[in-house]
Amino acid sequence: MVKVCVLGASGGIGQPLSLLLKLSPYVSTLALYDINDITKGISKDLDHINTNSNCSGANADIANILKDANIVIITAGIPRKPGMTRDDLFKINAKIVKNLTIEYGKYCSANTKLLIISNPVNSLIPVVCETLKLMGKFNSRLVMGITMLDLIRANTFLANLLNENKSKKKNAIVNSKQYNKQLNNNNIMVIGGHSGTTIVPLLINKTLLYNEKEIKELVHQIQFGGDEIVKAKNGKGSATLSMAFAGYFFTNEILKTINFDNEESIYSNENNLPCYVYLPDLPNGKFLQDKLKEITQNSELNIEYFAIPVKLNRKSGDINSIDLSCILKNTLSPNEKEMIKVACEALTKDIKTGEDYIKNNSKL
Ligand SMILES: NC(=O)c1ccc[n+]([C@@H]2O[C@H](COP(=O)([O-])OP(=O)(O)OC[C@H]3O[C@@H](n4cnc5c(N)ncnc54)[C@H](O)[C@@H]3O)[C@@H](O)[C@H]2O)c1
Ligand SMILES: O=C(O)C[C@H](O)C(=O)O
Repeated sequence: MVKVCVLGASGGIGQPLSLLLKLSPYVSTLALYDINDITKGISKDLDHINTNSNCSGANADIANILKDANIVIITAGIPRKPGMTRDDLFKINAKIVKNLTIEYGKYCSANTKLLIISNPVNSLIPVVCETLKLMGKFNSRLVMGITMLDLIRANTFLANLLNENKSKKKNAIVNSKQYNKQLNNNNIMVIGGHSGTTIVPLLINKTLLYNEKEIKELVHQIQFGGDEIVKAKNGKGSATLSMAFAGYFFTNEILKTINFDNEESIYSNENNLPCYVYLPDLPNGKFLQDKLKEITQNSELNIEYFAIPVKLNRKSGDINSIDLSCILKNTLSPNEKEMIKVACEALTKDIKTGEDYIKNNSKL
């Protein structure tokens, strides 16, 4: 029996995410919460789908929604409009996410995973972690900021570019096959954070692209993919459908680990998935913090949160450890080192914004 809760379920992301979760064979109970009074209707609508899970939902009694949850996903919060940065969402979304985190802390068990989609991820995960620390409920193995959309975009854009080059017979790649868009951590990984230049794409397979200009354009497309959608939606929201897919994909990987007893269900995907996590307590976390000091040549740097692939525990779905192979086994190019430096400078400020918010709003 696996129960998944979506908080913010009636929104642009919440609805398609809930639909995808209703289709997952690993979910037995889907519980939806949103302040919008359509939530009960949305859950009834989903509950008519003849997959083997049950769906319920409400805009009240969050205690009952959260009871016995294995995974809680927060998508509640306002999205961007053109001209806004993700940081402009902080004031409103920090309050929403802090309050929902308090409910999670009150009503969830000591091993319920908490996945945060709401923006700005870079600052809101510190809000969540600091809130849970105040409640005495913090476990860094359970809290994951969802940066999965960056990796989904990276794989899509890289495959598009390689296929385009192949049709133009550009580059040294001699391969008759179309490049497919499936995740492949041996080709590209995205680390750092989730906004603009904190998004750091690393080209792991350095033989795929040789042209520096092309690499720069690809990096820019990945870093500012969100802005492209915000602009195209013209004031009516940001990415919702691709985010719902990314959130579902990530959640489903955790669900597969929880269902590890079912041999067939496990690890169709052997990749370790990135998310934005609190480093100091996690195995390899301190090592990564030191590595970031070395890469940025800044011995004073103290980065406590970073997006990096994690290895999940194959029984509980908790984070087991951080997978550093994309940094250790991959020779970072001078440009990649510079991107990490720029990202760490911005992340330092973003993390402080989240931590300061809880210092100044410590009432639970
Ligand atoms: N992590 C990522 O990669 C990523 C990608 C896309 C969007 N986002 C972020 O996700 C968030 C949601 O985006 P959206 O497009 O779904 O927005 P939306 O406005 O369509 O939906 C947000 C939902 O949250 C609900 N809500 C507000 N306050 C609430 C509360 N206190 N409790 C429960 N529900 C509450 C609203 O009623 C609404 O239904 C935004 O902050 C957006 O920036 C993150
Ligand atoms: O760009 C946004 O504001 C939404 C999201 O973070 C995205 O990357 O699409």
